[in-house]
Amino acid sequence: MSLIDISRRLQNGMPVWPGDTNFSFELSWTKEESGSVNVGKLTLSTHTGTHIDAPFHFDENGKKVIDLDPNLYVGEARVIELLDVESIKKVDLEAFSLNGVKRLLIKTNSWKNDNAFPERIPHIEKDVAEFLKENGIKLLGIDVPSVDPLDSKELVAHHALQENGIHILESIDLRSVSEGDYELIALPLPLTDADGSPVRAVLRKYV
Ligand SMILES: Nc1ccccc1C(=O)C[C@H](N)C(=O)O
Ligand SMILES: [Zn+2]
Ligand SMILES: [Zn+2]
Repeated sequence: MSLIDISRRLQNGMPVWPGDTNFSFELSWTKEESGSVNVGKLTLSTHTGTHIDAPFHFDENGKKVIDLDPNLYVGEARVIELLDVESIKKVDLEAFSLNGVKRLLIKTNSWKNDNAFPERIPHIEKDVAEFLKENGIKLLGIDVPSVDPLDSKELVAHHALQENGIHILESIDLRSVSEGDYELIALPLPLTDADGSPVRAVLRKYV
């Protein structure tokens, strides 16, 4: 089965978290200059486009990207739809059967404009983390740039998820994906000290 790309494009001018480093790709050597090759140079925030958060992002003593088990980011995942909701609550998730689901990807379709950072996003309510843990979920993916409100300083959902052993995948693009079970591949880079990492996230439909 072919892969469905659920990653956001990394390109100059792409939307980033307000105030964060802009994404930039440029050639530091052109083929003409070097006589042999083009060589690119990247400048980007660790939270650019589709990415994972390491606990060190919001916890001084939290794990860094290199400490995260790659198995979290490869394997069975269920996609569910909660379209255009204000927030995501335990009661919303209780409507779905999540038995045996290790990775849950929530499609809200609330980020509609690729060219602009969203002004409001649905956030994860505090009661969700414990419910996900009870269901055995280890990874939560969402199609918006944060699991907390954009202006949150306390990052209640980030901390609650971490306390319940649930890892975070943000800004996936599920617009072309329907509800169901897939194989997810969304491996972070082997960044030794980082608080997050961009990922190329893809799904493969089970047949
Ligand atoms: N890039 C940032 C710059 C400054 C302040 C927050 C961010 C974030 O990305 C936070 C977001 N809650 C996140 O989990 O990725
Ligand atoms: Zn992030
Ligand atoms: Zn986050």
